[in-house]
Amino acid sequence: MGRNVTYTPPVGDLIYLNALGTDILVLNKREDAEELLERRARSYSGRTQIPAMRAMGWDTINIVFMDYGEEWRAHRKACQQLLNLDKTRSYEDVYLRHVHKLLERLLDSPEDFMHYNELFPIGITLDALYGYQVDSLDDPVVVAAQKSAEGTSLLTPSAAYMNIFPFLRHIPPWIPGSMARRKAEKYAHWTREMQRIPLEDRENTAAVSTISDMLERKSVGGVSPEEEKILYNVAYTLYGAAGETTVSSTGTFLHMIATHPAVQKKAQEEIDRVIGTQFRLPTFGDRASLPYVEAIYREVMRYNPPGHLGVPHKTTEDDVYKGYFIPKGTAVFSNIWAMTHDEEKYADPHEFKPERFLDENGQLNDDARVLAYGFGRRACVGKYVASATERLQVWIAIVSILACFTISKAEDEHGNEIEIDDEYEDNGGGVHKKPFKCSIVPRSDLVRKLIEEVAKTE
Ligand code: HEM
Repeated sequence: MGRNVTYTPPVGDLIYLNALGTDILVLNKREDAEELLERRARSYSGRTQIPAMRAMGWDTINIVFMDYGEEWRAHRKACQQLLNLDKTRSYEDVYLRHVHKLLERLLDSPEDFMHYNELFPIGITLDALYGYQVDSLDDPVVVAAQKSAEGTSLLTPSAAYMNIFPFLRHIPPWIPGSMARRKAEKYAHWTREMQRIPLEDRENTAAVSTISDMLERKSVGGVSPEEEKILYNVAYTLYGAAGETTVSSTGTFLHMIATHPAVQKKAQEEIDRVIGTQFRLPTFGDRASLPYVEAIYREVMRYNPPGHLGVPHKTTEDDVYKGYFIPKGTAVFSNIWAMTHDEEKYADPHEFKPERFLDENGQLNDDARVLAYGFGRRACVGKYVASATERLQVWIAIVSILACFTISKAEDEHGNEIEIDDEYEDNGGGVHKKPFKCSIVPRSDLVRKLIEEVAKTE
């Protein structure tokens, strides 16, 4: 990925290191990740419990960080019930409403596209889960979530002394020197706010949402306190897990489309053929007829998987693999970036080429697995919402933007194109394209009118 890559190229398929007493294994090959994290999932599905995480309260409320066991199992089951394909279909209207809002915003102030790109998945998740509506990144829930997410900075072994000397977790925050402890307190506060505000300040309590549905069942005695607690935790986790990752993918898409006009043209020709002369906005029903758009989606996820190193799994038993001893408690990282840039699998891996996912007849080939969603029992539960074969928020954003706008490099006051750099940054929640300028204009007057009309009716 050119200059934006912060990792040194893998020197071997398996890399072992010990950082401040923690055994770390990095898997650079897909086959090793499938063998260890999937076929041996029974002993590769834990999560490392970092003291700072406990100090922020994340280990008991955020499914992503929960260790393997009954508590995690109950939460994961609730997530899956919420996000199975049938349920996801029932959220379809929410996705469409929010993607139409995104189109309207891009029409009105295209220069703020990065802001709206960020607002899009946040709006969907808060609406679907809580019935809470957000119109700006200054909304108190969004601010609380951003401040809480800053807590990821405490999760590396060296970021906080308490990760090396766990007893520091119990030292009162006012004792001099317990800086990380104080920070953890602050992040824990914002985490509680992130949970409290959408529950208490839901503007539209009549909106159908996961939480309103649960509260309705609760009012007739149909929900146990345990189920209620799990659902609150699930809603909180999903809100956190869905935002950064989706923003990263749609941001990569906008960057790639602005710099690859031939890809854009081909996609728009395909969309025009499917949608026809009576222009309408795309729907989920169009997906199967748009193989090239699908290939763009897969290439976006390959080119810049939002979490380059996934989320580490922890071994819960000793193991031996390819002659190497892997002790219990090892943090196992899947180097998703290395896997999706493996030259043996993907020729010219640093080039953005959707065609690599098509056969000679222009149909999708069988390279359908999106590695960006991780592996085994801890693989992303949001797959159905984020990707899957039918429904998703990344796909609907890609197809809707392509259908309605021409995206290109912006021009300066002399009419010269402003180059777009390749700089990305990892903010702990995902690898994001750094701010850039581009031109976003509606493809026709018809498109403009349609977006305005749809916006008025929704
Ligand atoms: C572009 C979009 C997304 C990407 C690339 C992504 C990627 C990932 C990855 C790599 C993991 C860790 C997998 C592992 O441990 O091997 C994960 C976990 C998770 N994701 Fe996603 N995700 C995305 C969107 C979503 C969405 C939309 C939701 C929910 C609505 C979601 C919910 C979760 C949850 C709950 C977990 C924790 C699973 C567990 O630890 O048991 N994600 N995701």
